[in-house]
Amino acid sequence: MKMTLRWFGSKYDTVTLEQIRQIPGCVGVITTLYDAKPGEVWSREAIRVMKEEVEAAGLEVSGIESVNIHDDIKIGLPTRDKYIANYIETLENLGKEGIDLVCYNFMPVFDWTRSDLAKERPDGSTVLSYDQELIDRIDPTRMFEEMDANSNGFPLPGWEPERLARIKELFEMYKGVDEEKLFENLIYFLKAIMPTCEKYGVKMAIHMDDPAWSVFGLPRIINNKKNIQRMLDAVPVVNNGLTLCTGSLGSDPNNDIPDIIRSFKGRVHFGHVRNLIHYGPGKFDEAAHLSSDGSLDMYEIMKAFYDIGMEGPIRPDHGRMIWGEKAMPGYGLYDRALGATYLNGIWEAIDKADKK
Ligand SMILES: O=C(O)[C@@H](O)[C@@H](O)[C@H](O)[C@H](O)CO
Ligand SMILES: [Fe+2]
Repeated sequence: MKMTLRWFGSKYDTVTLEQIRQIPGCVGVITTLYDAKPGEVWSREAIRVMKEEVEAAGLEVSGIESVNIHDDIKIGLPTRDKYIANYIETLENLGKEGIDLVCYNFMPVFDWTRSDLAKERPDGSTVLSYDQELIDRIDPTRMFEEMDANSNGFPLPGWEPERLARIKELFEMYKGVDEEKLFENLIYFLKAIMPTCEKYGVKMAIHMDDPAWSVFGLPRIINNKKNIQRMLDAVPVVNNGLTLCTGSLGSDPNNDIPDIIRSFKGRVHFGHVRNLIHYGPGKFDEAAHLSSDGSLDMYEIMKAFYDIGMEGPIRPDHGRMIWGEKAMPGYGLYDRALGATYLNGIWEAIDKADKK
């Protein structure tokens, strides 16, 4: 396991590489070209500049999150082949620069969805939270404005304003795309890119759908053990793997996360580890990473990663906003640093107990 932190680049992040470097045990960042639009080719030059900046700070680029997928690929339009060719070029350029992990998601229209980006918890910290009842009252085409108004002025990952300005049109375009169709389109994409991934040693790691059920009638296909298994079996290549996100899978209490991690040994390339607290069906708050602050057992989760011999990066996922920090919701320094330290502590304890 390699402990890492997500970083959006010096132009966009309130957290600096120097700060990340001082988190004990943190060896790298998971980063991106935050201003690249879905469908664009990432030039080798831009990737190299990003890499050099990270390395100059004494860290490594442990992976990319995300190279986003153009909607035409998810919808399955004839133009998808052009965007897949661009994606392949980006993968080649990443591979040539020695970057071997790409996180992405295959959710229609919205990346993750929340009903509140700054819900106050009893200790005064604020967290992202989800309440299906509140979501049901929101007009999906106004969702972007709702999120944008609450993002502390930061552009939110996966919520590209240009794309979401066309949101009504996007919903129209996804009309014929049910779960089967979306699944087929994912497999079409994966089959097209896998030869390049194998050639350059790039591991693709699909992020779990968040939340793990259909929102606004949009299909969900990466949300439980059965569906994930189906996707891995359809393209049975090691480079076709997972970003095991505990907070996303854990939004549905029926998902047994340690069991899912163990079942997909060898295909889990990246871990997002965070905790949340369930209040009832379709209702949860994000919590501190500590097990007792939420509903997930973080020891059992880290033990499962340990038992599968996890070698890839793990990062604390969304942190709470604490100590007066102003940052992109979920992506401040303080609580994620606490999370990383806590997860490192669990790992050390598991490792020492194992070696006794
Ligand atoms: O919730 C988050 O902030 C992330 O885990 C996702 O946005 C994730 O980066 C994407 O789904 C991966 O493409
Ligand atoms: Fe995640």
